[in-house]
Amino acid sequence: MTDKAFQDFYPDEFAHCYGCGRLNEAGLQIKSYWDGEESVCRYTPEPFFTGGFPGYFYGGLISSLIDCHSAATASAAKLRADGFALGEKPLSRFVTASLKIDFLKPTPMGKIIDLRSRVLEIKSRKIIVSTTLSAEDEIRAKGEAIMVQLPENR
Ligand SMILES: CCCCCCCCCCCC(=O)SCCNC(=O)CCNC(=O)[C@H](O)C(C)(C)COP(=O)(O)OP(=O)(O)OC[C@H]1O[C@@H](n2cnc3c(N)ncnc32)[C@H](O)[C@@H]1OP(=O)(O)O
Repeated sequence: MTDKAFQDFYPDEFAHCYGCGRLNEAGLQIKSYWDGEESVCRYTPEPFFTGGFPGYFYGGLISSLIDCHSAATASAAKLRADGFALGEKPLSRFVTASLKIDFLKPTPMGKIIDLRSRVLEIKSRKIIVSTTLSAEDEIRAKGEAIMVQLPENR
């Protein structure tokens, strides 16, 4: 067992992403964890991430959170499917081939954002991840991401 996040196990060369890289000091540095079959990530928007009108969260950042949490979930799911626990070997890096976002309701600022992902399919290097983004116990956005594992030699 570990209380470290998925992103803490990215190899250094893959740890500079604006959304999820632990080595990017100006980045969001999101953290994702298993909660049974789901993965979870909690994040509170900085006040300057305002969207189209005051009091609501910027949709581009909503997409980024879903994207990066999905990528981390794919990496952790691949490790688990291969029979390893977090920390037993470095995570493989998955990149986004496709990302579809549905914005269902406005997302308020100043509230904890709760992201939850499930793996829909694992097929060789491709993993499909479904994610909900909630605030104040209501789903505000949904995403479906197709993540592809980078070949080891890239
Ligand atoms: C050391 C430093 C390294 C550095 C490398 C760093 C790369 C940039 C990473 C930046 C991190 C991000 O910001 S990620 C967000 C931005 N994303 C990117 O920049 C990724 C750019 N795209 C790519 O590099 C490439 O297109 C890949 C790796 C995603 C896929 O190319 P590939 O490796 O040739 O894979 P390919 O065989 O074509 O596809 C594998 C499976 O995925 C499916 N697939 C592929 N693309 C799609 C798609 N758009 N929509 C649906 N499905 C797709 C295929 O049908 C296939 O499924 P099946 O037939 O098997 O069922």
